[in-house]
Order: sequence, then C-alpha cells, then structure tokens
Amino acid sequence: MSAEEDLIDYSDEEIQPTDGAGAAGATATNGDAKKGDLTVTGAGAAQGKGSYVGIHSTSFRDLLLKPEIMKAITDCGFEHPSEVQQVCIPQAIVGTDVLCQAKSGLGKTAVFVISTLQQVDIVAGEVSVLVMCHTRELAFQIKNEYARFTKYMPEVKTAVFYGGTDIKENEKMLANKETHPNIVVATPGRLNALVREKKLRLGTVKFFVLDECDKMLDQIDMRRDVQEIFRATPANKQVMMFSATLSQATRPVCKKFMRNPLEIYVDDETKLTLHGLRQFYSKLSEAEKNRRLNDLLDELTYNQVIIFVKSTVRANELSKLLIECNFPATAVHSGISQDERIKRYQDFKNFKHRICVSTDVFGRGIDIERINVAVNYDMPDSPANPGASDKESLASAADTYLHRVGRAGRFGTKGVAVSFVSSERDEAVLKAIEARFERKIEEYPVGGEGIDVMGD
Ligand SMILES: Nc1ncnc2c1ncn2[C@@H]1O[C@H](COP(=O)(O)OP(=O)(O)OP(=O)(O)O)[C@@H](O)[C@H]1O
Repeated sequence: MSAEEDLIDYSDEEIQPTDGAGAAGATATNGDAKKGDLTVTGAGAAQGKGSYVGIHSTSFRDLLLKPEIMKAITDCGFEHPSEVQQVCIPQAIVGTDVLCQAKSGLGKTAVFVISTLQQVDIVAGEVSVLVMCHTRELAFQIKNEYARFTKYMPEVKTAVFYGGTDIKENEKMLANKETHPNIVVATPGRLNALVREKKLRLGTVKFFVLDECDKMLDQIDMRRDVQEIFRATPANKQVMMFSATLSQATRPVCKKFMRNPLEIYVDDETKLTLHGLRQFYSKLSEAEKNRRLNDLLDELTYNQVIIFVKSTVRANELSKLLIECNFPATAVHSGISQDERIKRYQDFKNFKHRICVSTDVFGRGIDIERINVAVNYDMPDSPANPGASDKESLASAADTYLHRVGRAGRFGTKGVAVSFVSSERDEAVLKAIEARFERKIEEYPVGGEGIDVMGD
C-alpha cells in the first residue's frame, strides 16, 4: 500500500460531533474572511459580520483567558496578540480544530500553548496534551514555552521526549504518578517507541498538536510515526497544526486528521517574507566563501548570526575555522551527542556564542531573538522526497530558504539574510525563490555599504 493510500481516514462513525473537544468547530458557520495577510476559512470563519476585524480583539484581556495564563503573558512581556494569535486563539479555546499557516516568527507557538492550557483539565498520571515536532531542539524549546506559560499553574507537569537520550529515564518518569506528565512534547520516533512499549498511554489525550506539520507529514517515515501515534489517541480530541509553509498538496493531507477545521492560509506567497528582513545574495566561487564570510562578519554589526551549511562535516570545519579566526562560534548538527546539542543550543540562546554554524537542524522553528543575520553559506537544495521532480525540489528549496532566513527578523525586528551563490544550481534556486515570493533579492553591496542590521 502506498503512503498516500495509507493515510488516516476517519470513518463516519468517528466524525460524529460530541460534547467535548471539536464540538464547537462542528457547529460553527462556514465561510471566508480576511485578516491582514491571512485568509481564514472553515469553522467559524464568517461568524458575526463575516470578518474577523471587530469580532476579535486586539488585547489579550479580551480573549478572556484564565488569570494564571494572563499573568504569565504579562511576565513574558507580550503586550498585544499578533495577527495569527488574534485569529486563532478565540476559535482554538472553544475546541475548534485549527490548520494554520502564518509567517515565521509571529507567535504560532503561543497559539497552541495558550489554547491548550486554557482548556486543559489536569488529571494526575494522565497525558492530556500531545505536541509533536520534527527536531529535538524544537521539542525542547516548545517544552520551555509551556514552562513559561505554566508559571502560575503549578499542577501542570510538562515533559519532553526525544531520541538520543536514555529511554529508561523517560520510562521512569512515566511509571511514577508523581512525575507523570500531563503535557508531552516529543519527536515522533521516541514517542512511538514509548507508545509501542506501552510505557506511555495516549488514551486520555484531548489535544493533539503538530508543529512544522508540513515537514512532519511530507516526510514519509515521519508521517508513518505520526499516523501510528494519532491512531493511539482517542477519536474525540482537538487537532491543531502549524507551519509557515503549507502547500496546496499538503493541506488535504493535514485535513485528513481534522474535523471541520478553522483554516488559516497566507495564500499570497509574497506575503510570506518578513517585513523587517533585507535579503541579499553574493556570487562567488566555492573557494571564496570563507574569505567572504570573514569579511561579512567584520562588516555587519550583528547581535547573533546563524550560518547554514549543507552537511555536518562542513558545520564542524567551518565553526573550527571561525574559532581559529577568533570569531565566537559554535556548531549544532546531528553529528554530535544529544546532550551536547542541547547544551550548545542553550549556550547560543543564552548569548554565550554570537555565531552558530548549523545544518537544517536549526532551519525551522528555532527561536533565538537576538539573531539578526542569517547566512546561507550553502544554498538550500533538499528534495522533499527521493525522486522528486526538479520543480518539486526547487519548491522545497524555496520553503527551506524561507524558514532559514526567518530565523532573523523575528516578531517585527530588523534582520539581514545573505545567500552565497556559487553554482548554476544555486542560481536556479535563487531564481525560484525570487519568482515564488515575487521579491528581487539584491546583490550584497561591497563592504556591506548601507546595510543597517541593528535597531528594532
Ligand atoms: N504577542 C506577542 N508579543 C510579543 N512577542 C511575542 C508574542 N507572541 C510571540 N512572541 C515572541 O515572538 C517570537 C516568535 O514566536 P514563535 O517562535 O512562536 O514564532 P513562529 O510563528 O512559531 O515561527 P516559526 O514559523 O519560525 O516557527 C518568540 O520569541 C515569542 O516569544
């Protein structure tokens, strides 16, 4: 059976609306509405006068959240909900399934963290919320977001499970009611191992979240794990999925897991690029890359820089070289031990290093607010699936590009992205990016002349 045929399909019996999670979505009116860059369709989209403007608030207070969540939001320094938060949270907190595309760095994480915490009823020894994502560092980061938002909800226990760590430790935590989590954030491989071994029971899950959902469902291996885990959860639950990139082909795949979802898309791809981000390319030969990088790091006044390369070997070599040249660099990739990876992620986040060389491990989701420069030392060019057509692999490269450069200029801040173009293929990828986002990427000026990276 092909992976497509093997997709989750709800039986009629399973899609009956019930009183619990999902019921609000099933009864809501359908229609389309616009809110800024977002097109909203599906459950509840056209409630009221058919537009979100006016029916949804611009203050967190208007969302009528629990006081303990409101206090945490204030502590986080969040003043107003972002557009995606304004659109999603009011629907999500009444149990509606959500399929949400919104551009990088505008607060999709808080949508599901706040919405699940608002609804969750804590039962000791039971998992209520399950969040999955594609990398271990992202899982770790999301777990920390739950920690921030549960500061005043001491009864809520959150755990993170991912591969490369001692599974016995996870099992020990799950075997003890005192330490058993209510919220689990995980990568699919480790989660599946715990479920198969019956160390983790998912029969009590009421909220099922996929972050970077296109990545998780486009990759066949990951999709299989996700499906297996999904099948281990009850039919009656709220499902929410998020990504900055959601192709027309991926949307129906996501919707197979959902019931009458609120759908939010950025249908005009030109609106996916970040306002504060200036994008440049630099044409050069492979041999010139190190020299150019060196110059660039001397020229630009940066807070923190992320440099993307195409292999773990190149990440190691380049970070070594940068350190030899006295640049405060580190490297994060899949070739180092998991504990060390997390330690380096934390050190970078805590500003112990100013420069991080990484593979695509850090390409999506990772939120380090001081990063204001992103460099594609190697252009992205990763086929979505083995055997993908040239058109598909260029589309996938453009997706990867968008996520990578979205590590800079987050939440409305200024940022700069510079891509090294050293081959015909790189040029083709650059052209595909320009065409897709209808944006002319400028040539990096000599000496970085006129580029102002700092400021809000
Ligand atoms: N309402 C808000 N006010 C201020 N800051 C916010 C608000 N919501 C989120 N943030 C901050 O914005 C940053 C980006 O948020 P987040 O990582 O959730 O983005 P994202 O949409 O998931 O991006 P990506 O697509 O890259 O994963 C985080 O540091 C987060 O704390």
